[in-house]
Amino acid sequence: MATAGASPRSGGLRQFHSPRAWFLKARCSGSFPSPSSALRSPGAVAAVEGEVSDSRAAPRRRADEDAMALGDSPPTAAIPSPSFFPKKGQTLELVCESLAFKGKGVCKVADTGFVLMCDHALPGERFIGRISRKKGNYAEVQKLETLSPHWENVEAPCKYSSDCGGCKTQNLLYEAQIRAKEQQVHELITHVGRFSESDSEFATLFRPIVPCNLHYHYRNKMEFSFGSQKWLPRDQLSSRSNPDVDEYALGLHAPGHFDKVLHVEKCLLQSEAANMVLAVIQDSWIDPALGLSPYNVHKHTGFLKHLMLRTGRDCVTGLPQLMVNFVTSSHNPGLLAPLVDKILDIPEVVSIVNNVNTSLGNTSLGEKEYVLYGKPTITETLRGLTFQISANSFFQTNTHQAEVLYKLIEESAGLKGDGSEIILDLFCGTGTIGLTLARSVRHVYGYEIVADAISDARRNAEINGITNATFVQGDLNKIRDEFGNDFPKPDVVITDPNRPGMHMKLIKFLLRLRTKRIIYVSCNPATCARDLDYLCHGVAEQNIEGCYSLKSVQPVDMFPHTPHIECVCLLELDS
Ligand SMILES: C[S@@+](CC[C@H](N)C(=O)[O-])C[C@H]1O[C@@H](n2cnc3c(N)ncnc32)[C@H](O)[C@@H]1O
Repeated sequence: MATAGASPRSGGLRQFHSPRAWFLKARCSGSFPSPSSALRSPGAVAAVEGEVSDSRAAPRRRADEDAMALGDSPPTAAIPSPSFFPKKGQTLELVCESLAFKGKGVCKVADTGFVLMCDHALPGERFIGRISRKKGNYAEVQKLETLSPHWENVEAPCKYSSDCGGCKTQNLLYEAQIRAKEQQVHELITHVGRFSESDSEFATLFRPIVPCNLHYHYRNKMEFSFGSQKWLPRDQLSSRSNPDVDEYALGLHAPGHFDKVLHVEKCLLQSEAANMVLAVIQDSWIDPALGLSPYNVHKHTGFLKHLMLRTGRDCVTGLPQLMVNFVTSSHNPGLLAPLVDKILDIPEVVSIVNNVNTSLGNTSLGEKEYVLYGKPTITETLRGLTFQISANSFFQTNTHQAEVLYKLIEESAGLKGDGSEIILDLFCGTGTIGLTLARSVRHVYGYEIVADAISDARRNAEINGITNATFVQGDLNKIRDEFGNDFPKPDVVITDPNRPGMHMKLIKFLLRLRTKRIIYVSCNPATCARDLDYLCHGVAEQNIEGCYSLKSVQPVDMFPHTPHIECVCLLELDS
């Protein structure tokens, strides 16, 4: 096993030419001139329904997941004439038909089929949009004005929802949100994964999405930024007293602006206790008498970088516990003391820490951590186990729905419960999935790239008296042929990669391994569908056959109002 080195965000190095079912469904009304018939030709339809290909010969890393979902090469079978493409800056009247990745609304140019993606457009909404960016075989549109609202319109309870970029669908009825998510998974599994709807088993293997019962206050961690430039939505720009003077802000980064912060007094996704802390800090930090300044990402001056709020639970009383983490550019506890004094009045606060990050970048990880009050950790319970969470450790962000997710994983694992089985927990993070299953099995082996997460996993095992779990740090994108010699053949593999999905090396390992059962937990249905295709149908370009059958696909909504979708998929070895 190679040791860590690559960024955990880097991933499978394959090119995506994903199909786009919404190409066939979405429509647009409007003023687009001279529609070309290019995409009406059978060849063009074939091009938009392209296939997933392995580009190991020309590997490339993709950060833009919109492009991944849509494919970023122009259609090859019938390349439309340049006049086919809408021009940058062109204004169109559009109707949004469905939602795609990152919650972007999908529209289609009348008669041509050309796809337009628009942030904050929701199904059924008729609006005026301006082409802001062309991206291969689709273009991005900026919404200028809503002409008539979307179907299933509700009033968004949060006043920042249309600006902060987090809750993109807060003004869409929750039932419609989850329907859209379910539809996205369905389309990706059929088109990218190449699982046929006409297959008699398909109807039973595709399960309805599990909704989240908590629609608000479900996030146990929020990270706010201090900024020297307050970002104001277009319609409030005139209210700025002096447009030449920057104003300080504490809130969330305006979408697409690393240097501008939308001032936020309250976030409905975090706990009430966390909102109380945020309110107290908002009331105090701007007071000039305190001498506090936000970090300026351009000039690299200023002290306060981020405010991270984590909510856990006292394992005995079940009452909320709060950790407040100030991320600063230098160590100066005297400057933070007045803020600490004020938030100590909030009884839920049990831990106040200061992470010092002297780098020029804007990350929240500290090079050094100082405890300013109480303990360096808070606790949380999940599936009957206790977890200690430090400022920088990973923990499922929606504890309530993580219970639901882990139960589904346990059910899919179908363990005998007689302590005979071996579990391989790939991308194990702080070991939570493996540890919740450890009591029923002989041994759990967990692999993860982040060294601190591995230390947390080992500590979590100890706290819970679990001795049959081994956690190893390493990069699963760089496994060698010997990977697998360090643990007995697993009966069940759980794989929970981050958004880029699994690297081809890991896919090949799983195809060689021929384990009885794989549970693929995914936060990105596009890469999940691609990997399921490889595991079940093989890698044609490399003459490798698939050896697993897809038994179930279970979408789970972990994050209401956001575009994120989680899935639990069960694969079994072909008999
Ligand atoms: C979606 S999280 C899953 C965490 C864990 N299974 C859980 O439920 O809490 C994905 C994990 O994969 C890790 N990771 C990302 N890239 C990796 C790589 N190349 N090799 C090993 N682990 C990686 C991340 O650090 C992260 O902890």
